Amino acid sequence: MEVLEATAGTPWMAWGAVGLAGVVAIIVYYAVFSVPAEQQGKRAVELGGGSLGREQVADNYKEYANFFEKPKEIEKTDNVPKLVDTFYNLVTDIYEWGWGQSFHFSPDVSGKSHREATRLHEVKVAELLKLKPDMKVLDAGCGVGGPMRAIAAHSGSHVVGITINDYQVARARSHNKKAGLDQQCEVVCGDFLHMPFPDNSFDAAYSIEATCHAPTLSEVYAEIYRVLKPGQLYVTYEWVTTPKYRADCKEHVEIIHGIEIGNALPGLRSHTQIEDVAKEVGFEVLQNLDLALPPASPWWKRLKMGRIAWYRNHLVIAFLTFLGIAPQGVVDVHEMLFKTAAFLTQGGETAHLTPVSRPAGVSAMAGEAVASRLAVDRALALPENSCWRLRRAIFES
Ligand SMILES: C=C(CC[C@@H](C)[C@H]1CC[C@H]2C3=CC[C@H]4[C@H](C)[C@@H](O)CC[C@]4(C)[C@H]3CC[C@]12C)C(C)C
Ligand SMILES: C[S@@+](CC[C@H](N)C(=O)[O-])C[C@H]1O[C@@H](n2cnc3c(N)ncnc32)[C@H](O)[C@@H]1O
Repeated sequence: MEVLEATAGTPWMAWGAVGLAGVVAIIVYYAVFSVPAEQQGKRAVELGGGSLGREQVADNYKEYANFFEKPKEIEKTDNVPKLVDTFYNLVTDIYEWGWGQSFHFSPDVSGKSHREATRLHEVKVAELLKLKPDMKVLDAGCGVGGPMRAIAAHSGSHVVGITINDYQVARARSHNKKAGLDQQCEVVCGDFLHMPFPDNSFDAAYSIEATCHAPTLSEVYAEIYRVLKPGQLYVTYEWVTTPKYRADCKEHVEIIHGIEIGNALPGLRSHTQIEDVAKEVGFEVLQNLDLALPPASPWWKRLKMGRIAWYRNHLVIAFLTFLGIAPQGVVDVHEMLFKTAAFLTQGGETAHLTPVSRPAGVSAMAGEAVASRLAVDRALALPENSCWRLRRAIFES
């Protein structure tokens, strides 16, 4: 009797095992080979080290991490562009794979996908700059060009992007071509602290979550000011700490430090510093908005929702490294990003739990401009995701 039952069960067990193996194979295939529509970027099997050779990834990661072990290194401003270049060799593929072609945050928009919310955030720049088809626009720190393509397509303007990382230049050019926007979008490899463009050569300029990498903000703002025509507009999305950040609070310092390490930041600035520097180099501040303030949904929501996917990604990368498909060192880079995602979420959530906002203050500025400071003060906010609209002064010295 027992023998009969065992033999009768065997085919079912065999079919079950085959079914299970099939499901596992589909999951592995999906995780390793497919490109989610959201991202339209890299596949896991293509993850590499940017312009670095496979064998250089692990050493470059160690070098990168060492910078933050020795605080004096990061303070040497000359070292920073090289550090940022190394960082983007290490993370560009992972960003494209796990986030898409736009390397920035945006407020979550109810009823819209991440991709749509990202586009809205980018198109907002075109609108703030009042872009028109005949205008030449600078994108300072353009990444692989997600924002550039959205802005060029929306406005019809000609966008010139600059990035310090030559791997990103190649990726951006290839994406531009595929999107049929290579006539409208140009990409240059260079340092935004010393741009290879003549004075007064752009009708508008923007930077999206990029100038936070500059060792000194005044240098990059002054350089953007130099290449912008007098009276023209510059919009920047900045990462800054809010008024509630306390340098004497251990928890705050740890969060900010975690954010700096995982994002190649030479030191986050406060929102007041940004305004002071902008004015110092000659801009009139037209508008300053904290884009994380309610009713906007939190910018870190996407990071938080993605947590399970990031764990899955970690397993996929570990598996591919074990097989020798992904270079050694990619696992460490991914782990660093994983940790920074936690710090970013923590910073955002702390602020979210105790929201207090101050009403808008409006003050008259020199010349014809009126600076409207719209509610910049949130409760605990670390960091703030803000938008600044600046105008190059019309009066030259
Ligand atoms: C402006 C900057 C970059 C902002 C964001 C685009 C990136 C900040 C943190 C990044 C990520 C964190 C977790 C990664 C995850 C573990 C991985 O599996 C998939 C990619 C991540 C989601 C990655 C994507 C980009 C970020 C959100 C800085 C540099 C000034
Ligand atoms: C977080 S990414 C943002 C990219 C792009 N703005 C976007 O939103 O997709 C920051 C960008 O700034 C660029 N960057 C940082 N420091 C730079 C420098 N000194 N010169 C030129 N580009 C720089 C990086 O190479 C990267 O492309």
